[in-house]
Amino acid sequence: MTDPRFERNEMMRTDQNHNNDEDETRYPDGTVKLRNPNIELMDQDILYHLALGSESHDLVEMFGDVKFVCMGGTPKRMQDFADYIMKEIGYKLPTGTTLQDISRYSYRYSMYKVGPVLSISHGMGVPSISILLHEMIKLMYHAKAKDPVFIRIGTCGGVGVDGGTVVISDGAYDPLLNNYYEVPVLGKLTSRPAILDKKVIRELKALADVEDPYETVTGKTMCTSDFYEGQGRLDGAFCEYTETEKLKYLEHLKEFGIVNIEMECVPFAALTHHAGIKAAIVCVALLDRFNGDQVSTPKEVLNEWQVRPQKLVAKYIKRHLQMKGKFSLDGHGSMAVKSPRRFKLVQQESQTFE
Ligand SMILES: O=P(O)(O)O[C@@H]1C[C@H](O)[C@@H](CO)O1
Ligand SMILES: O=c1cc[nH]c(=O)[nH]1
Repeated sequence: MTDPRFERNEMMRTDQNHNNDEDETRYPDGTVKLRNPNIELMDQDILYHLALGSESHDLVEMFGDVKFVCMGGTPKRMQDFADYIMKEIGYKLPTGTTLQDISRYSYRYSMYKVGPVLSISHGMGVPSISILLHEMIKLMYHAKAKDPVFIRIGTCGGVGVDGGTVVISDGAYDPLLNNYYEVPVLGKLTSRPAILDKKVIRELKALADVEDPYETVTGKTMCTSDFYEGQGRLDGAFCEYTETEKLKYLEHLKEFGIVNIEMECVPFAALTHHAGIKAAIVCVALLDRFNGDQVSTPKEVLNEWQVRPQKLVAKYIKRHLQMKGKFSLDGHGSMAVKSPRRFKLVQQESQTFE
């Protein structure tokens, strides 16, 4: 017999499986169009959790040149990434200045801007990243940023992959192995497909160095709303299943193609896709969940592992700046074109991504 609660839920579901029509999410010049007609009618849009506003700040001047929005759980990781990408792309801050946390007065998220790169923390879990995504997508709209790419730089638990392995997600699944994001809106479940950009994934994979002393793999990622029971751990405050049941569950995930578990991929993939923004996720596994649950690797080793996704994403960013013939940046974020010969070479190299 059908469970009446299930029938009710089905009746109350709105599926948004439409293809992403570019007209709905892009202006002809590539700037981000919002799927919300209310915003342009508002006198001012306060991006409360970023401590920014469309009237209080000149968002076009501040963020109009953004091409890459990188997100990760912790403020420290994203500050480190900002410092790292600054060196990698040769960006120079104006003399006498240091990198500032642009969102420091929100006391929620930390955001750093290094020329065309934004590096911002998203906190832990679905609600935290979804609030940030709403505001970051609106920020890109207000700033008139053209074709920004969003990349999550994270950590995860491996499913059959060793600690230290870098995982590029090629699918985002919830714990019931659905690849859509379900969120109650006005009392109805709204369902949005969680889709990452295939081309960005391919490019990232192609940039992994075979000489690296660790593996970089692609695979499906599962998103949970809890670190302990939600991920089948035996070491939470509660546990009402056996180790055998846990291992059977992990085997089931592995057979489905899940290679890692984290807590943000589904809303990240779904909200970026709904906004017509290309997105990818690169995480480092902190352990293989078949071998345990506790994150017991020494801090120094974990710190080195966390740099691995950053290196790959930095390569991607550098490659794209080079493809545009833009890889010398001054403190104001303007980019100078290097020699035409170098530009030609880089263009040829980049064809391997097509
Ligand atoms: O980006 P991070 O490393 O924060 O992502 C994962 C998923 C959770 O937010 C958190 C749990 O430890 O790590
Ligand atoms: O096991 C892990 C490790 C990091 N993040 C998670 O969500 N799970």
